[in-house]
Amino acid sequence: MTRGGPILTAAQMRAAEQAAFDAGVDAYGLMETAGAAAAEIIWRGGHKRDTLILCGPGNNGGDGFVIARILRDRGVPVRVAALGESRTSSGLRARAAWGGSVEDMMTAAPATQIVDALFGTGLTRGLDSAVAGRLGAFVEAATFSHAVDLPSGVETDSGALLSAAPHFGTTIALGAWKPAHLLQPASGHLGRLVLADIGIAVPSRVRRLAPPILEAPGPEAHKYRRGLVAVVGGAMPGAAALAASAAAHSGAGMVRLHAAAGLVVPHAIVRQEGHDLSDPRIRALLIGPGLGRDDATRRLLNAALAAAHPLVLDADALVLLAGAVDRIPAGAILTPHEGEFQRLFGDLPGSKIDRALAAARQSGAMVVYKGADSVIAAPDGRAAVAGGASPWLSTAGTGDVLAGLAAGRLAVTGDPFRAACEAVWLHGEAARRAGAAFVADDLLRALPAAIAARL
Ligand SMILES: NC(=O)C1=CN([C@@H]2O[C@H](COP(=O)(O)OP(=O)(O)OC[C@H]3O[C@@H](n4cnc5c(N)ncnc54)[C@H](OP(=O)(O)O)[C@@H]3O)[C@@H](O)[C@H]2O)[C@@H](O)CC1
Ligand SMILES: Nc1ncnc2c1ncn2[C@@H]1O[C@H](COP(=O)(O)OP(=O)(O)O)[C@@H](O)[C@H]1O
Ligand SMILES: [K+]
Repeated sequence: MTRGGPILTAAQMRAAEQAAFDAGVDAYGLMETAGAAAAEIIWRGGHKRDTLILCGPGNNGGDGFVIARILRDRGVPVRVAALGESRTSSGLRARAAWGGSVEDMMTAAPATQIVDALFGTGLTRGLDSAVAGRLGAFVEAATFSHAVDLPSGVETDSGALLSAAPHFGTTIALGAWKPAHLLQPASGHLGRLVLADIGIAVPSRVRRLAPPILEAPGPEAHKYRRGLVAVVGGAMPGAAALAASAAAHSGAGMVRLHAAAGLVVPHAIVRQEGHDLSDPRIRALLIGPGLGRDDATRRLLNAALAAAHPLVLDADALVLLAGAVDRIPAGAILTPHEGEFQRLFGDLPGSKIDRALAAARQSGAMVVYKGADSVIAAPDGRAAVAGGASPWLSTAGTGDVLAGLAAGRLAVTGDPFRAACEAVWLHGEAARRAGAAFVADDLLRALPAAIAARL
């Protein structure tokens, strides 16, 4: 699967398209390129199965006509059903080049293979319920289903469902990822996600999270040089111990857990009573997992903020900072789930990417906005979006593991955005390797192999 790569909104995609036209690219030629790339992917999937291509009135429908013509020329039994007339000049040309009959989508018979080229980035409102229902029935009846660019019914920029959208077998993103390819709920409807190169290269500061390139310690390494992580425990020290274990498995050289005696921690983790955080060798300080929210805890948080070490703030530390975002040190890593994000930043407008970026700008921190789609945003406008993480991660303690990983990678790299990205990727990869019905502790065991895979 292609990983990384720019994520463009509908407007950015249109601007990129326009820039290509201004540079001399032929508009209809671009549609032919897109259609041919999509046809190739569909051909590989369904081969000569009987195929119904649903074409909408815009350029997404135009792509559909190109796909239909190319598959027909390869001997595939293709039928085309449209939703109204084509309204763009390229769409009209593609329809004329198809030259075959065009059925009415509402009365066409189903097929073994269905291609949804009804709407892409131009969708402005939900499909009529009869049309959405018909599309759903076609996909349901088919063995192979492909969405061209996006499933019709999803909003490109937010990933919202503007109308009921079926679950496709494959979605072929044209030219670049769009937010809906990574963001929930849309990304849950895509099936296998494939990017078709159409020769448009546009840089963006918002990108799909790429697998990191990690470095093994060199011969000159020793434990402090590799990075000392301090984890502050609180009311529920088990959570902090889990985070400390994750930090210890993240490539950091040493982990110190500030927690009271009696807690069972792995032998490699140094437990220290009291909360003296003055050690100048600390390269990352994590506070939040299992911290608690009482006055004593507030004092701990104040001490952690005052210690002026590179910081990861998670869980209760975020809750304690609600209404006091200005106290968050610049460059810290914050790891809020939806509830913690809301408490910290309120109801921000826009997509999850927009909200994460606004929160990062507001706080001056790296915001890891967690969930089935996780967005990592930096105050300077960079963002990385991770879709497709294992839903088995929705179990207690996995957030503690992520926070520990972020602290560990921060101690190793000294770069908070990079550390946050590496942590999210390694967390997702450990979950993938852990399989099904795992618990947070199982992620720890999967981490060394996840790291080894990226050296
Ligand atoms: N950009 C690129 O680089 C490239 C883009 N390419 C392709 O172009 C696609 C974007 O094409 P597009 O802009 O023509 O929009 P598209 O999604 O076909 O639909 C717009 C039409 O639908 C209509 N409409 C909207 N909602 C509706 C509704 N609910 N129910 C009914 N009608 C509705 C809307 O009309 P209106 O809103 O004005 O009523 C308008 O007529 C893109 O996804 C990709 O496939 C490639 O060919 C090459 C490279
Ligand atoms: N449905 C899901 N699919 C993929 N990842 C998920 C899902 N639900 C939660 N996660 C991930 O699991 C972790 C849960 O963190 P959090 O909610 O803080 O849990 P806890 O506080 O119990 O440790 C986050 O990294 C989040 O991104
Ligand atoms: K589509």
